[in-house]
Amino acid sequence: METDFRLESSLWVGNKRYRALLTGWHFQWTEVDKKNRDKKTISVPVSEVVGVDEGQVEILPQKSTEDTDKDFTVFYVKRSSSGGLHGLLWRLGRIQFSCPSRVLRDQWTQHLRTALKTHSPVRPHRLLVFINPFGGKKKGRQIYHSLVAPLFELAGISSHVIVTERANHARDHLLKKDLTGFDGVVCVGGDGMFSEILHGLIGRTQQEAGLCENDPSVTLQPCPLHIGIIPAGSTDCVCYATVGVIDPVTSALHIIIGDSQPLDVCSVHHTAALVRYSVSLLGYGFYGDVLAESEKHRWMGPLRYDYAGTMVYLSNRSYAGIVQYLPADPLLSSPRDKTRCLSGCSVCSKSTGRLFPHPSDSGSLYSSHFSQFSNDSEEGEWVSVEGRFRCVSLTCMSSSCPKSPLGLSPSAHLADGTGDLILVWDTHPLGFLKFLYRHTSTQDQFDLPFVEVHRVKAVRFSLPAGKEEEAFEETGGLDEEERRHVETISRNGSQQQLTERSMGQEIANEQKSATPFLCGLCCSKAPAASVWNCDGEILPFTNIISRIHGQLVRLYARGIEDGATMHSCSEENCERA
Ligand SMILES: Nc1ncnc2c1ncn2[C@@H]1O[C@H](COP(=O)(O)OP(=O)(O)OP(=O)(O)O)[C@@H](O)[C@H]1O
Ligand SMILES: CCCCCCCCCCCCC/C=C/[C@@H](O)[C@H](CO)NC(=O)CCCCC
Ligand SMILES: [Ca+2]
Repeated sequence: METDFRLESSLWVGNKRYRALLTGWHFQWTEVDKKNRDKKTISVPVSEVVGVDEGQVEILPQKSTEDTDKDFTVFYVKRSSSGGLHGLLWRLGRIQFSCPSRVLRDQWTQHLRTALKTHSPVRPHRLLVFINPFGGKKKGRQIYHSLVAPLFELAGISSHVIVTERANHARDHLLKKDLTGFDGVVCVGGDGMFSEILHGLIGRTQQEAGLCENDPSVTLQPCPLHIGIIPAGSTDCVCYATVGVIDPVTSALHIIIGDSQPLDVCSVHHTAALVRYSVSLLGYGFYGDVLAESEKHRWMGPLRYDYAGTMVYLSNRSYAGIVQYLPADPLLSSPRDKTRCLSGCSVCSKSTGRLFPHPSDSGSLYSSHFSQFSNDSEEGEWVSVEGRFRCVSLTCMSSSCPKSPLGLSPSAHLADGTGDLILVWDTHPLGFLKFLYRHTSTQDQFDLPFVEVHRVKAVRFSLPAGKEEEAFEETGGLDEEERRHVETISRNGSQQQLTERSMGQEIANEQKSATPFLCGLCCSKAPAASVWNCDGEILPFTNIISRIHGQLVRLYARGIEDGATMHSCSEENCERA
């Protein structure tokens, strides 16, 4: 929608003359030389203008304004390359214009502000911010107050900040407290904090909609509040996979301009109860074992994953299991189509209409009856495979992270309503090493004879008949408290679905005594069952049902911007010569 805005003037920046132009969706300024020839143009979409202020404004070391009556300052998003395979870093650009008169200055500031309101209707005004003071290098508070808060202030965003006092503080707040007036929730921390916000917001939304999260066949209500992630954890996979870089300023700017990235979420159920939600990794076998082993070595910090990965690799395990999956429509996309879900992804955009059809649209992919327990519906046929697996992984997104820049499934989509199921059948140790190693490069990890990948809508996993009890005995079984928990979640609604303690830690401790590592190398008996790693938390159940809920939440992000394909981007920013 082109609007009537058009303002063009000759302005000064320092001692250089510029032609400034505000048209439709863009604000641009072109340096003009003495012979009136155009030199360099910088063009900024109005949606990426952070703010406009009268006078000459500085924000560092703190905000100060020299109130000259013919000047105005524009703050905008300026891009620079992250230098890696991934997205672009965003920085705050600033330009100070001098006008020939105060009247013209006021005309510019008013037009720019009106354009901002018209073109950026989804910008947040009020945010609820949770800071985990113990996440990552324990710099959450410092990161927020020194890098993020000044930007929010500049953009006129008011925020209510809560420094968490315990695990699940943020989740519980979102489940129970008044959230009126907030446009979004921001977490300052890592994947664990994001997961708390995810559980709190999804739970709250379903409570208010009167929906039961325990039933995998229920179509859940998408969350109305956006989630912003300011990365300050030791693992920030969700941020990396949705923004492309792990950088607090970039994330803050995405929040400020109200970017909106829908995200698929996988619900994980055991019998008739919701266990957890996952976005990045639901993994059994290798990834479960790595998490369980790493929990015993938390003192090592992020290095614990490398240590645990090595130990688990050396233990050379595979696990028996039955995997059933409901394939997604192969005509829409494929996990091996070598595409990447980037900012503005057309596969995801097309999915929106399919996932949220007009009520009269009866050909909906997700009707309110998600008939996953039958084979005879429009949902398609379940496929069942049984055997021994090195790992079984389900991811709703690529799950790219610094360790694996293209991720677990490089062609997975953030918001297409499907997940990628990766089955790695038992193989010799070198084969499995090859599979793992390929995650660190651009080599295709699926191009191996013992690897399968399927784009799916739902997955069920169970141990082969007669194996389950044996497995629980070996992993220590469910203790009394866990049994009570299962009973509680079977009986009650959405609020009770989460454990009140760090189940992961306890299960890991149980495993510590029950599971000898390196047993594949030196011992006779390997455990019959692994554990599930659900976005970095260990699940207390082996037999699970999971379902992908398309675009259940929205993040303040826009997917990964590919510097190489962005036509208006150069190394320094979006300047066009
Ligand atoms: N005040 C707090 N005290 C203790 N734990 C907290 C607190 N606030 C949040 N947590 C918990 O800390 C866990 C880890 O936090 P976060 O994800 O921010 O950091 P991280 O360093 O990336 O995590 P990890 O230690 O798992 O690598 C989260 O699961 C969260 O529930
Ligand atoms: C020979 C070289 C081998 C290198 C292998 C690299 C494989 C990397 C794949 C990385 C996949 C990350 C998926 C995301 C998981 C997060 O939700 C979760 C919470 O932060 N992290 C872990 O569970 C942490 C557990 C990470 C397991 C590796
Ligand atoms: Ca997806």
